[in-house]
Amino acid sequence: MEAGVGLALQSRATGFGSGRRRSAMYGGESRARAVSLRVSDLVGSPAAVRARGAKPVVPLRAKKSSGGGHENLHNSVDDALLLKRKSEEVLFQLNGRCIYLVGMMGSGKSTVGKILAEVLGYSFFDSDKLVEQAVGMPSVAQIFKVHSEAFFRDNESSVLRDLSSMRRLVVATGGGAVIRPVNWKNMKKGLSVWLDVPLEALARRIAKVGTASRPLLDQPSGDPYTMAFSKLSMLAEQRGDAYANADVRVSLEEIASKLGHDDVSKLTPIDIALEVLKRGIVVWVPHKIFYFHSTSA
Ligand SMILES: Nc1ncnc2c1ncn2[C@@H]1O[C@H](COP(=O)(O)OP(=O)(O)OP(=O)(O)O)[C@@H](O)[C@H]1O
Ligand SMILES: O=C(O)C1=C[C@@H](O)[C@@H](O)[C@H](O)C1
Repeated sequence: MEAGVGLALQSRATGFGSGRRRSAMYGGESRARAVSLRVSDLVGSPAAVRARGAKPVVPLRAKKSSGGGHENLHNSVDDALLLKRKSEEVLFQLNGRCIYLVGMMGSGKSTVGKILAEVLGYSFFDSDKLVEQAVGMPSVAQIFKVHSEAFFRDNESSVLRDLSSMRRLVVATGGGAVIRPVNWKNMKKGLSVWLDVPLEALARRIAKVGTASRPLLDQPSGDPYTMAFSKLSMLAEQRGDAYANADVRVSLEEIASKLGHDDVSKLTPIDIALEVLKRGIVVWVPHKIFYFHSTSA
């Protein structure tokens, strides 16, 4: 039986991070190896946000006309209703299949993913958090430091493989998940969506929250914006078209221009979630219907 499939049947008692499991992964092992997720590991874990019945992750308020520093988090009731209506259309098309959000660090995969999960009645998972739990370490940064990037990537692939056998999930993938073809093989079982955000906006967001949790961007010194921008540019170059493998590209520049904004920072996470749903309906469905029919024969 596939590891992921067996999960739902296992008791919650054998939680993630149990001492036994951790020692099996670490204790005395000379060679680091990837571990498998079980559903029982996920249910109720902090990495999982049960969408149904959860508190709204983004406040829905009347749109402000101007001023304030946080108006970009507010959306109108109309937007909320539109989000709900579009999510119903997508739900029908998805038929339980998962959504995978890909994009560079800071592109909003978690923020937008939680909104999508909430409106779709899906569960939200952050694959970075699941790797931390699988490995039994508190942060990706520490996994990179104690083990290596390759060890992290092996576990990331293993997490994505396990998630791909489940249904009704929105997954915020790690920024580098796109570099391994095997991850695409698994993500292509659902709808993959690339949040394409200009590097300047990414660097601004990351500089604001700091780089400590993002080992590939962490720098001991220098101006945080400049350092983040230069590292992100390098990664974007290395990754080339890897993100473009996604079924759907959601470009913040395009949304901003459609909505008449001169800057992507004016977009709310709800604007972006709405675009994901709209494009998910239009772009993905005909292709996937063909894909699923042709591979299920
Ligand atoms: N539309 C938005 N406008 C402004 N800030 C945003 C927006 N979306 C996300 N952010 C902020 O950007 C930062 C990164 O967002 P988030 O954690 O959702 O990205 P991510 O793609 O999941 O990142 P990572 O892959 O590095 O974990 C957070 O501080 C978040 O609050
Ligand atoms: O872009 C990347 O390579 C990464 C992104 C983060 O989400 C983490 O997965 C990790 O820090 C690596």
